[in-house]
Amino acid sequence: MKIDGRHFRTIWTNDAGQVEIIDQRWLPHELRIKPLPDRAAFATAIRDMWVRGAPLIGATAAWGVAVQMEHDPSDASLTETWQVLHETRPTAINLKWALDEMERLLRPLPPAERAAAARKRAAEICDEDVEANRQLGAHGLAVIREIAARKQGRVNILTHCNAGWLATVDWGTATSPIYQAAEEGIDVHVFVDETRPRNQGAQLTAWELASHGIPHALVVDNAGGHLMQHGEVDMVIVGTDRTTANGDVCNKIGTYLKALAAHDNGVPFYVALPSPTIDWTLRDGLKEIPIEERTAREVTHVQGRAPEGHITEVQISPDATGARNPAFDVTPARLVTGLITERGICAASPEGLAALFPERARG
Ligand SMILES: CSC[C@@H](O)[C@@H](O)C(=O)COP(=O)(O)O
Repeated sequence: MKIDGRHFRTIWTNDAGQVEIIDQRWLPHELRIKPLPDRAAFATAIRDMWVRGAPLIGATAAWGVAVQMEHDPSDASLTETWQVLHETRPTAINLKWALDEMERLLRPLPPAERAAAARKRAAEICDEDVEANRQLGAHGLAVIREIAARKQGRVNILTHCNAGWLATVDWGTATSPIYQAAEEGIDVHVFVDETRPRNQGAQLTAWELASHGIPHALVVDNAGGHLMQHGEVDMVIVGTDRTTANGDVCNKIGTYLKALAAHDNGVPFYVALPSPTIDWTLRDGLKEIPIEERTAREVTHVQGRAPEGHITEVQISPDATGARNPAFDVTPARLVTGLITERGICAASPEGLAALFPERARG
């Protein structure tokens, strides 16, 4: 998507072949581009959330393997790289998906051929993510179009966290239908949950939408239920870090509460995802998906721009107060109206997913 009119992806290779990313820790106030020269830099970038969002974590890991193969293409290096990158963040299944893709391709090859093959596949994984998100956006657009026609007016969409282009290679998941609706001339307006503790909504989603001229309003995380009770939300669209084969949806902490409020108020609750986000091995999201626990500091402190212009962090709780920081929660399939994928929209159920992905459901 665009920054100041110039097209960007979130990860790319520069003229010298080096991988570069947008370092998202400084948005919306500063656009910083960072090269990732070696495996350690890739691991840090994922763990410390210079890049984040399930599809982008996967794409970054794929490039991490490719760069490491240029330094050392041995079997031992391939094994160690899978492990080092896999342990960076536990919840988004796209990370394991991408590492498994690279492993499956590279392991049978002679080491001398691995670097070139890895580079090619990492670039393909990025392109595939862009195309899947473009396609799922077209399917989600049909839902927005239908609401707009029925309502004969502005469509109000609530979203949580950042499932925008910054969370993917391009387009975003939850935002792809929104961008495509706006392009088509539909009057869309987005309620952006701030998404404590790291405020991906306030810092990233709001920035993206502002850059593309999409009308939006930032709301505190607790406002969604109230807005729904007063008929101000026509639909919810969120992304996901891992969706099970039975349609349970794991996403940023607080998503479950939005799904409950949507259910109670008859507001459609959609989840947009490219298929690498489906974990076909799991059936019970609540029991089986590992939930990342992040540092308490993300809860006790908040980052923002000081009046003097520099980015700073302030403490909001007493010194003696500790915190818990589960980063994701699971929304049971029964609360999900539909899963918007690159192959179409399906029910959040084993049957719904199997109908769209018969080759995977059989496995
Ligand atoms: C298209 S992104 C879907 C999810 O990855 C997104 O909603 C989310 O929860 C991101 O969490 P983050 O902790 O910022 O990586």
